[in-house]
Amino acid sequence: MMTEEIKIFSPATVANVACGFDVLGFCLDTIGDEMVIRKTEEKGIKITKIEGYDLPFEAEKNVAGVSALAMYDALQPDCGFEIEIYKKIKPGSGIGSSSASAAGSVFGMNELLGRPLDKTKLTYYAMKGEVLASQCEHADNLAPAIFGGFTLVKSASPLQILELPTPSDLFATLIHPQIEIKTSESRAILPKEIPLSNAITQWANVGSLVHALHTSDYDLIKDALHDVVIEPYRKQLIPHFDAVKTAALEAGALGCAISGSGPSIFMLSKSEATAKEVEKTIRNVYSTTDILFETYVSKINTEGIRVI
Ligand SMILES: Nc1ncnc2c1ncn2[C@@H]1O[C@H](COP(=O)(O)OP(=O)(O)OP(=O)(O)O)[C@@H](O)[C@H]1O
Ligand SMILES: N[C@@H](CCO)C(=O)O
Repeated sequence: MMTEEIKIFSPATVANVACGFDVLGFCLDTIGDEMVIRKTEEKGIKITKIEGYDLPFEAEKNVAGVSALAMYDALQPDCGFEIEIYKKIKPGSGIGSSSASAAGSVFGMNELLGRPLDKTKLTYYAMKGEVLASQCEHADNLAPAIFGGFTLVKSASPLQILELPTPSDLFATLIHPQIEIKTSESRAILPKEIPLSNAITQWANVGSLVHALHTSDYDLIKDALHDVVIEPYRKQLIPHFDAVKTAALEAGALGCAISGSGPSIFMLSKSEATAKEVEKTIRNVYSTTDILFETYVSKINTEGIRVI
């Protein structure tokens, strides 16, 4: 019996980054799932353990299993794999819970097989799992989970991912109200068409943010972190969104927007001290309500998913 196994940390991620719906994302450091991937003599993919949240064990119904099966069918290795999921990221959180699982299984299998695939190919197979959760193929959580740092999905088909630089003083603050918003549902409320004037503002912001990351221009990051296309629709799903945003900006955050499809809200700040001050302020907003919530401060994880 083979006993090869590895344990990995599969990070939470922030998709969209305000202006870059479905294309921009960044990787978090202090929040993520753990997974164990094990080679077996018996062929096929089995999910043998799930802790933390109630998720399906059938490989075809769990994003970790679906992405693993897609990669397995393509590579046809002469072994099988068992997957254990220690889920810390609540499903439907807006910080890439499904992506962490989809990325984790393919990353772990690739390590155990001697790394036959590059990161873009891993993202490609992980996308097959992500479809199960959100009912569409997008890689804006998967790319930062697998590559680390900030990423831009230049094209989903054929898949092309650009790695963007991470200014060293940038820190993220997050608030996660403990309500569930399914990605599929928060996509369904979006308009199919947008006014040209909003499109112009939005693509100017995406270009500016990418330039600002390359030049570590924090003032330009602040100018670019706006979302005139998606936020007006989705913020209605998130209690006290406007109050959190106002408080975060007053406390010194460079910007504040919905993380992925919500309900989590993220802020970026220049320095860990400011990010912590922002955390204190937004906790005050939610403390006056009866909604349970968690907050986090994290540096940007430039390594991405890793063996632990
Ligand atoms: N391994 C898994 N981890 C998380 N969710 C899973 C998993 N397998 C299946 N799912 C299903 O996927 C859905 C959650 O995915 P969804 O994309 O809505 O949330 P999310 O990943 O937290 O959000 P976002 O992509 O906006 O950050 C739930 O219905 C959940 O049951
Ligand atoms: N870009 C996606 C991320 C959520 O998975 C969305 O906002 O719907």
